[in-house]
Amino acid sequence: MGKSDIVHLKPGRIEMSEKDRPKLFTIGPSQKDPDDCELIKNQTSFPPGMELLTNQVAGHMNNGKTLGMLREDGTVLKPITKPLNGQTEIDFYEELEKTREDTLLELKEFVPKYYGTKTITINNKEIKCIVLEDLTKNFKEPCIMDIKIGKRTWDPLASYEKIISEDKKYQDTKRELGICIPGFLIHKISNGRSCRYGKEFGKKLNTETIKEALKTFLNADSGLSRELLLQLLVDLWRILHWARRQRNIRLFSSSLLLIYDAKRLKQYISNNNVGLSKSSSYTPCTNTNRSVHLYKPLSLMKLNDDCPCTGFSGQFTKEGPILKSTPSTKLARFATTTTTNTNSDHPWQKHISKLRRVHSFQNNYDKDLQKMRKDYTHMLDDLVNEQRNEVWTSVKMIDFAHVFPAEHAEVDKNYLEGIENLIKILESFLSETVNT
Ligand SMILES: Nc1ncnc2c1ncn2[C@@H]1O[C@H](COP(=O)(O)OP(=O)(O)OP(=O)(O)O)[C@@H](O)[C@H]1O
Ligand SMILES: O=P(O)(O)O[C@@H]1[C@@H](O)[C@H](OP(=O)(O)O)[C@@H](OP(=O)(O)O)[C@@H](O)[C@H]1OP(=O)(O)O
Repeated sequence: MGKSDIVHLKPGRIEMSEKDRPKLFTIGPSQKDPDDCELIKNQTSFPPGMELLTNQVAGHMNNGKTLGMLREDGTVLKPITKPLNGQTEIDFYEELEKTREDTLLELKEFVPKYYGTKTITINNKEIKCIVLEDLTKNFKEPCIMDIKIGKRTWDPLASYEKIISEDKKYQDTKRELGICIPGFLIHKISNGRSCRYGKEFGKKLNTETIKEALKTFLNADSGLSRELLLQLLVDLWRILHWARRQRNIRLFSSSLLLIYDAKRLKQYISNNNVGLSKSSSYTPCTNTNRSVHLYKPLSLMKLNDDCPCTGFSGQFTKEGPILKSTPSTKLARFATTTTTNTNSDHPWQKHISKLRRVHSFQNNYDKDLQKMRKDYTHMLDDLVNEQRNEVWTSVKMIDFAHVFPAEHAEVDKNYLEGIENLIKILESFLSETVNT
């Protein structure tokens, strides 16, 4: 039995057998617990065609103790390090394969494609892996950020020690915003270098510096790109829309993986001054001092019941998402003002049509955002006219090792709050691009 599968209600050990563990889906036979396995040797020889996923940004890494993610032929292999967590994740993906429930069917769109499991032999050790679509495979210079969602990152079976250790980590951003950044990787457009930011960096962020970290990820020192922000927001709004309605599951310690292609952003910057503007408030991400306050276990704090409002209303119409409306600031729909789509099956065109729909909203944004509407019209027209042949961003939900059934068919407020706050930050960046 792995560490995290032991329930401690208070210091002292209460062990729980697999059959007692409340499960979302049936859990199959468990593997040998690799916690006591000998270290993965440094000179690992991988099966032919398999290599380490060098652009992995967070999670269990290849560090001599655990193996880390592997890559093979357009897929990634996620080694199972803790049997029950691994089985929970397998069961989650298997359930999605066979579900007929509407919100679970919809969820399939937001997660990597699942290709079953595979047992590989490394250094004479058999390791069971989950095989998933490699979300980075179509990107030339992928910038990747892992954003963990939720104030609470421990599941209902977590030990007392696990609760304390999870609650202490990334305290400022998790408690205030319900998000944290365990890692990201960027290809810096301004100097051509690649930079990695790991857990230690993420753990020092606070509510202000996390915004700078997000801007660093967005290559904002070369100009905050409205196109990039919009593409990411379109996917985030759709996930938010799902999270506001789904009442099947609770996601603990699950992440969003944001990816975009720095190469395409570079091209966009050099080809197109429209839609790109320097962020007036951007400062390089150097200040990571956290604000000091007394440690108080989150379990004793009340999760914020107030819904932090993004501009998105949570409703979709045939034309797309509707933003919050007030009578005085309703915007006319302008879906019909964009150029005719010539190839609706094309991935880029699909994305564009999503963008168009997003902009056929009524909203309650202030004057700045009303002005933005005009800018977007031009930008979206440009994008459609350019007939781009691929989308260069992706937002997917990953890491379902701690998924649990919803309680009393309630919305997962913990997840919802995190994603709403992330969206609010990115929406605020969008408005920073308006007047510059
Ligand atoms: N489908 C995927 N395609 C590409 N990269 C992926 C994919 N899934 C995961 N990754 C990479 O691997 C990292 C870790 O993934 P994941 O969170 O699933 O692992 P984990 O070991 O369970 O993490 P944790 O330690 O937080 O539980 C991600 O941050 C990302 O860089
Ligand atoms: O302690 P860290 O370095 O912050 O990372 C933890 C850690 O990888 C932990 O695994 P384990 O030490 O309990 O085996 C992960 O727990 P789960 O496997 O149960 O999800 C945590 O998710 C990691 O935390 P994070 O990635 O947020 O830093």
